Amino acid sequence: MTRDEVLSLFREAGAILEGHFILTSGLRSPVFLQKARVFMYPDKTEKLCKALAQKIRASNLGQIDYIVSPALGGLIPGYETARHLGVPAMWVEREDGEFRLRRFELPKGARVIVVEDIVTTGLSSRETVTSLKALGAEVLGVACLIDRSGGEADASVPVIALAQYKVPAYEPDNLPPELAALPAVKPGSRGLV
Ligand SMILES: O=P(O)(O)OC[C@H]1O[C@H](OP(=O)(O)OP(=O)(O)O)[C@H](O)[C@@H]1O
Ligand SMILES: O=C(O)c1cc(=O)[nH]c(=O)[nH]1
Ligand SMILES: [Mg+2]
Repeated sequence: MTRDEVLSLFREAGAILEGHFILTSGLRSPVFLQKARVFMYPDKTEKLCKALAQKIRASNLGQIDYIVSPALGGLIPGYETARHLGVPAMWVEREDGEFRLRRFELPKGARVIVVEDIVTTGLSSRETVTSLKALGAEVLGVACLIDRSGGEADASVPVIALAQYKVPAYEPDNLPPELAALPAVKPGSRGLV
């Protein structure tokens, strides 16, 4: 699947929002990819995650035992990508602000791919990788549908992105005036759970 095909699916779903957004990293951006509007559609989600599964397989990372995703955004693409890889899917969720594998047992040495929806700075991916390594997992990489960083995000392990889509993001004290003029909204779940 090409980058344009991925972005067309997001566009068709009305998932590319414009305004003033507070990202999970604290950065501000005039564009927000509201992935939930894509994941409403099982056919679109299947196309994207089938292609992501193929890209993961083509990366030759060896045996994959589990997919693990960070809640909330990673849940649906994690499950659907795992379905195409033929492996089980688990998730980490926040407890006292930290990602934890609250509902599952992960065998020590399990070979894991983290599936994210969107990567911006890689912060959420790194937090997920850290929580899994602390349980003794071998984390082979992070796979995501869209990497907004242009390949610069640091996930602490290799990142496999179905599409790159470089979008500006600014420190809150260094906003362009046209962005500062708009009311800021925070669509993600960090800080809520
Ligand atoms: O690479 P990063 O800078 O960490 O940004 C990307 C993260 O931001 C979003 O999650 P968010 O915490 O907004 O909550 P959500 O998963 O509930 O949407 C998205 O799902 C990624 O997990
Ligand atoms: O960086 C983020 O928090 C983020 C950006 C984006 O476009 N979509 C999203 O769900 N989160
Ligand atoms: Mg998330």
